[in-house]
Amino acid sequence: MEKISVGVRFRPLASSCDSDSGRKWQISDKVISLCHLNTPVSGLTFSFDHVFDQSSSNVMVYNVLIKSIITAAIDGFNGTAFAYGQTSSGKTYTMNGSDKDPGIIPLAIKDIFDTIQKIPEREFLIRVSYMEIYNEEINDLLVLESQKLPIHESLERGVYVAGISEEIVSNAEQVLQLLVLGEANRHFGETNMNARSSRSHTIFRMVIESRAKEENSSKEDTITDAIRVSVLNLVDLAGSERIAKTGAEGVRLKEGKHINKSLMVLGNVINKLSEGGKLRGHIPYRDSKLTRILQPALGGNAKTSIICNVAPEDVHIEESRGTLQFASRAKRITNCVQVNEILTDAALLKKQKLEIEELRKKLEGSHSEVLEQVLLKQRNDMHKYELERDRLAMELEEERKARHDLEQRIFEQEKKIENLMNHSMSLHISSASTQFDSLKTPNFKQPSIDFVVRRPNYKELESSPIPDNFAGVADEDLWARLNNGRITDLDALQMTPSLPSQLFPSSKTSLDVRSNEELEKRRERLEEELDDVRKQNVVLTGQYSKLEEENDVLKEEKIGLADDVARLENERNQLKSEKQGLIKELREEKRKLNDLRDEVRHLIAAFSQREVMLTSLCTKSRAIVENIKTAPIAPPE
Ligand SMILES: Nc1ncnc2c1ncn2[C@@H]1O[C@H](COP(=O)(O)OP(=O)(O)OP(=O)(O)O)[C@@H](O)[C@H]1O
Repeated sequence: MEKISVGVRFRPLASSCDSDSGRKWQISDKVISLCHLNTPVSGLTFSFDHVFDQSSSNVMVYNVLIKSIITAAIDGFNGTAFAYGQTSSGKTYTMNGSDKDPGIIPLAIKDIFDTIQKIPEREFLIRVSYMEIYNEEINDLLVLESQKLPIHESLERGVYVAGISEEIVSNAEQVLQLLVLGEANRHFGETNMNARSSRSHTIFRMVIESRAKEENSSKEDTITDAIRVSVLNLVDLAGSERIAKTGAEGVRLKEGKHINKSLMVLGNVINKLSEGGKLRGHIPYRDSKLTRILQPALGGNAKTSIICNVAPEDVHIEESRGTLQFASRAKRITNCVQVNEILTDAALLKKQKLEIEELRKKLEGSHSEVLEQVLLKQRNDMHKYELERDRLAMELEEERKARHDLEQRIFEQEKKIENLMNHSMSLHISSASTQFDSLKTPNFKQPSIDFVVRRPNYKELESSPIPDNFAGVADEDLWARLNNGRITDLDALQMTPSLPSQLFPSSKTSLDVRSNEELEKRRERLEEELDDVRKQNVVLTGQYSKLEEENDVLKEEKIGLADDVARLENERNQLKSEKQGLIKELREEKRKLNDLRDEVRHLIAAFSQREVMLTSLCTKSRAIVENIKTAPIAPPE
């Protein structure tokens, strides 16, 4: 638990305002008092841990209130800093600053990048978003098209703005450029109180993710396996304003109403949170978008600093008093801050192991032997599953490799077959052309190299050597060669009708056919091999999916085990509280026993006194009796 840290900052007096009522705020160390003619007005004295007078710079405010939040954000803790105060009190000046006096946001940006430079053992990923809440609607300040964005809530992410753009950044200059872009898109307007008044609340957000670099992560260290994610919000609120004072009309009036309403809800939330635990009741976070987005910063998991800006002029005394009361309540709020770590599977397992070990230690000396045994069993099971999981992971990896090799082999075989086919085709073409050259019939038409005839109705001879996969498409030349040099029914070849059938006498033909047959055999062999490989592949695929299924089952079992551990933890806590109850009762009994002992002691003492009294009484009585006995009895007269 950690208190929200609150500081109050007075801006310099505006040159146009002179106080003549004799009232003014006086600052003495950490105490602020409203004085009238130098005498404190009763009930208007406030004290704070951090008070900044008119002469303080933004760097001073940053160093005292914000720097620690930035360092913590880099270490994985959520952080929020916001400026609160009436209009023209210096909120935007504090957050953004000027060229000479850079504000909280530029100082934080620079600090973040300077700091992560000094942590070489971790790698960082930083994302930036910038949004405004204008008239109760959320707009993206970095992407103008993204307007009126909704707020969603999920178990994993908590409350978040859906659809907001996030820029991944790697240096301070990049972020400062985004800041300038966002500033240009933000709603400002002129009012009676401020020539450049913020008409919206703005939230500049940096999400800082980090994890240990590979070479630094030790297998035994759970923390190094975890990814830390923290959200840093730097918020410039719009200022509350009295409509009568600002004289706002039209658009300004509408804006002013929205601003005041959301600030009122913020005030209500702060009021509720500042009340003690049981008095709190319902906290109205949901009554405004501002409080919904800032929920983690107000009583949640975040380190939070609030800078309450005050306008020192006499004319603003009422508003300043409101701001100081807000600050007094805010400083009572406590947040529950913890580092945000996302655990990888390995880290989760290690963490569970450690937790079980811790539970076991805690249970030592307790009467819960049964529980301890169960825990032991759980631990063994966990270990077993862990081993099984590792084994399966290894097997899976091997299968993957084997499958990959197989695919590679199939690919190579297919390539070989393709090459062979191409080679065989080119052989046929060249030998056919040689044959036809020797034929030299005057009517014979020279076939072109890629002359292909389709014969869908052609019935193949039983002895036809045309491979099946030619699918009825054959080069005429090839056909001639494959039919042992005979041309049969080749009317489609447009040869002279006088030569329906011709024997090719060339000895080269039989050689070619032989080589063709060899090629054919080789191709068939390769195809057989290919089939085998395919079959193997099917088997391996089956095994692979089975292993994956087993892996899924193990994962489920792991989740079940984690549930068991949580349940056991609950039981342990219950037992602990029962034990504490019993110890309390025992103490009570002991106290009663001691009381009784005291009473008995008193009674014994009283009895002894009585005994002494009685004994002396008895002695006296005896003496009297003895006296009476020994005394001479006077004869009656
Ligand atoms: N500490 C300071 N030093 C010098 N000038 C300041 C300081 N604080 C505020 N100012 C000046 O006072 C004026 C009002 O300040 P600013 O705009 O920051 O107020 P604001 O609270 O953001 O107002 P609004 O809510 O209307 O946006 C500006 O001109 C600003 O430059």
